[in-house]
Amino acid sequence: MRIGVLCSGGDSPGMNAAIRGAVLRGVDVHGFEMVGFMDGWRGFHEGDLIELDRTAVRGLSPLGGVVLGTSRVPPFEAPIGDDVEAGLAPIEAKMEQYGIDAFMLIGGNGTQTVAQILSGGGIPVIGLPKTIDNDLSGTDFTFGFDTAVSIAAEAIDRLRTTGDSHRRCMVLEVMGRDAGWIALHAGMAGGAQVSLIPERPESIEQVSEWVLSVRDRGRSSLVVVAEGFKLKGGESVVRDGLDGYGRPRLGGVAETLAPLIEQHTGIETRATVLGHVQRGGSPTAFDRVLATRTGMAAADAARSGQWGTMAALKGDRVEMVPLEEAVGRLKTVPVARYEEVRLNFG
Ligand SMILES: Nc1ncnc2c1ncn2[C@@H]1O[C@H](COP(=O)(O)OP(=O)(O)O)[C@@H](O)[C@H]1O
Ligand SMILES: O=P(O)(O)OC[C@H]1O[C@](O)(COP(=O)(O)O)[C@@H](O)[C@@H]1O
Ligand SMILES: [Mg+2]
Repeated sequence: MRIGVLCSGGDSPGMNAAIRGAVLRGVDVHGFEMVGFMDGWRGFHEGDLIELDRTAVRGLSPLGGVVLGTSRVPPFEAPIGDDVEAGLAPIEAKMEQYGIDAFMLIGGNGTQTVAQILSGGGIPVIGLPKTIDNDLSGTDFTFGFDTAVSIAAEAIDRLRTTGDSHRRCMVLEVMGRDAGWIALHAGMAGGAQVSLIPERPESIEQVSEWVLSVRDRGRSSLVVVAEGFKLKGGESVVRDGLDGYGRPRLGGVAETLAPLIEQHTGIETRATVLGHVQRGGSPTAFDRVLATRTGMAAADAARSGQWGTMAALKGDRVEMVPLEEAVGRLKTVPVARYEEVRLNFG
């Protein structure tokens, strides 16, 4: 069997380790041939691919980014309509040209949606979940999330010392799209006084009240805000331009929030947007292990013909779950997880 591996969506620390795990198990143990398409679907469309063998994945586990590259280049020329067979014909033709029997798709909710479309059309595919946002259903955690949270928590630690020195309120914006996982976990790890998430709008009056209560007991506030957070009655803050898939880019809410907090509290406030630093650099040991296990499980699933599934973390086990479990709905922060930290805001 010859398997094509490709990555799509934003990069996520651990993608290299996942490729390594899949190749070590797939090529060396199961005797597959494996190839990697460069820059996601771009490489597939343009025939830009490399052979993946033990040498190709040497030393990859600690490496950030992804050696194959990743992109948001669409897989299909046009949205797949009712005639799925016709829509997938160009992909099947290319698979034949490259001698590919199956895919391993490394990506988040968007990528796994594509995996499900391919699988629904009879193309053998296995999903490997990645995203720093941790917003993918069907799995407890995605690799990349732990690294992003660790980086954000370190940023909180550093902002706190400068914030304390100037008696300022520091606002840190983290990523996560429409899910508040990074903000929630980094806020808990760093002891933020307020963590604001997209799932739960708050009013500026409420946020300011928390910041003032922190000042009243002699401390400076650290407010962590997820990029998708909306003030009550407001909209998400978006940047100019669209992403590679034509969606508005989130970001900048900290810069909107900081002057409002300053206005309402009279406390000098500064905004920091952490941005892509969260996705950069070496994965944590946790993410390396999760990613490697994900890759190995995907190769085993290919061996046993479990197509149309995704290698998901369930408790301490990596199990194959149907792609339907992963797509269709975002895994957002449950109300109870937010409420338990909100009790101590301020
Ligand atoms: N419903 C869809 N139909 C076709 N292509 C899709 C669909 N959803 C996502 N994609 C493709 O998959 C890519 C990856 O999805 P995206 O949401 O950007 O990242 P992730 O997989 O990390 O969530 C998109 O940029 C787009 O090219
Ligand atoms: O790299 P870009 O295009 O700026 O994308 C930024 C987005 O990618 C992410 O880092 C990861 O999102 P995906 O996993 O869905 O690709 C989001 O948190 C963020 O909104
Ligand atoms: Mg996503």
